[in-house]
Amino acid sequence: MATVREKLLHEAQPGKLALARAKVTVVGVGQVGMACAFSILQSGVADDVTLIDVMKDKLQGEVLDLQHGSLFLKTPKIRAAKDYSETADSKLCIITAGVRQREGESRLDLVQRNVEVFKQIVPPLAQYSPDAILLVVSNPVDILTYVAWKLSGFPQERVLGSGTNLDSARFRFLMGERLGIHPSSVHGHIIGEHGDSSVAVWSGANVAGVSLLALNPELETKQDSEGWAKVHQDVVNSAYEVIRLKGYTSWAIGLSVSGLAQSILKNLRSVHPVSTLVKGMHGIDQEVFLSVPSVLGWCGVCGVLNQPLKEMETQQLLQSAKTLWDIQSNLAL
Ligand SMILES: NC(=O)C1=CN([C@@H]2O[C@H](COP(=O)(O)OP(=O)(O)OC[C@H]3O[C@@H](n4cnc5c(N)ncnc54)[C@H](O)[C@@H]3O)[C@@H](O)[C@H]2O)C=CC1
Ligand SMILES: CC(=O)C(=O)O
Repeated sequence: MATVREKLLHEAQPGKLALARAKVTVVGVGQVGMACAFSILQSGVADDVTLIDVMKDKLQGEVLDLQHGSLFLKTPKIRAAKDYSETADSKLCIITAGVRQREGESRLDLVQRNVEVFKQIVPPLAQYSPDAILLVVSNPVDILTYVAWKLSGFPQERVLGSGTNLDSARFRFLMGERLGIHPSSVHGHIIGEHGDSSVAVWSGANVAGVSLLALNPELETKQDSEGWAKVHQDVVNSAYEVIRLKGYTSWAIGLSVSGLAQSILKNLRSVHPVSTLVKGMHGIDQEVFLSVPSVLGWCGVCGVLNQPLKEMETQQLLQSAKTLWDIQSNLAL
């Protein structure tokens, strides 16, 4: 007896399962994982979004809720993975699982707890999707990107951290507010550690190529009567402020990760400050991951820009590298 489906539809290739071409796995369905998943779904860049978490009911509930919105989305497969075999053949795996900061805690305070979480996550992800790109979001993101690189055995270009892509978005928003210009037209990069020791590259801050530093040579100094240096301080304080007010940060990181996913899955080769292995750059001789402007595409980090830095900026970067390396060398991996 033919089913309704069989009566309705003459399938060209009956029984043949189509393989996803742009499958994205998101590990962790907490505040950050769901904001990432939702932003990626809204962008329509993936044809399969698979979510996985140790909290099975929460996972099932989140996936059902998203599936009920399928009418308004362009992603044919949204699913909850019961185990890592269901994440197989992902093109991009985004790791958002782990603990987050409580009020007053720094990102670096989370390290050992989240290393233990990564030991459960990265090996099976790498086993089932050996050609995937791993994008780390959990904190402290730079150190956990190093951990994911070590645990996966993947080549360095296929393991990156969301890094200061978010800090740079905050920087551009805050400069834009002062100038009355949309952030997309205000350019500038925060590099280095995603966190307290990030570096603002004021020499590159511009609108339509007009350098802000040329307009105000005191921009980054204490002598500046307009207090532009406070913009970077506000970037550093952003997460602490949002966590104080609502308990966690989610929307901006979700949108920023979706931007990275689009650059990678569509091979856009657009430039983002993301956390990548920086050994050999700017005089850094430790195996650390820090954010520098990187070209993203199908290979993951397809290239890194040679960004000229001032002596003070280089010194700040070297100090961040040392801080991270001191922590990394004491990790039990
Ligand atoms: N890189 C960045 O710019 C940002 C990073 N974060 C970081 O993202 C991480 C997640 O934050 P939230 O989503 O707010 O936390 P959350 O507590 O809301 O969610 C964490 C999720 O991870 C899951 N999880 C824990 N262990 C797991 C395991 N072994 N396997 C699979 N899932 C597991 C939990 O069940 C939970 O659903 C934190 O480390 C936070 O600091 C947050 C915002 C921005
Ligand atoms: C929590 C965090 O890392 C952020 O929002 O920047």
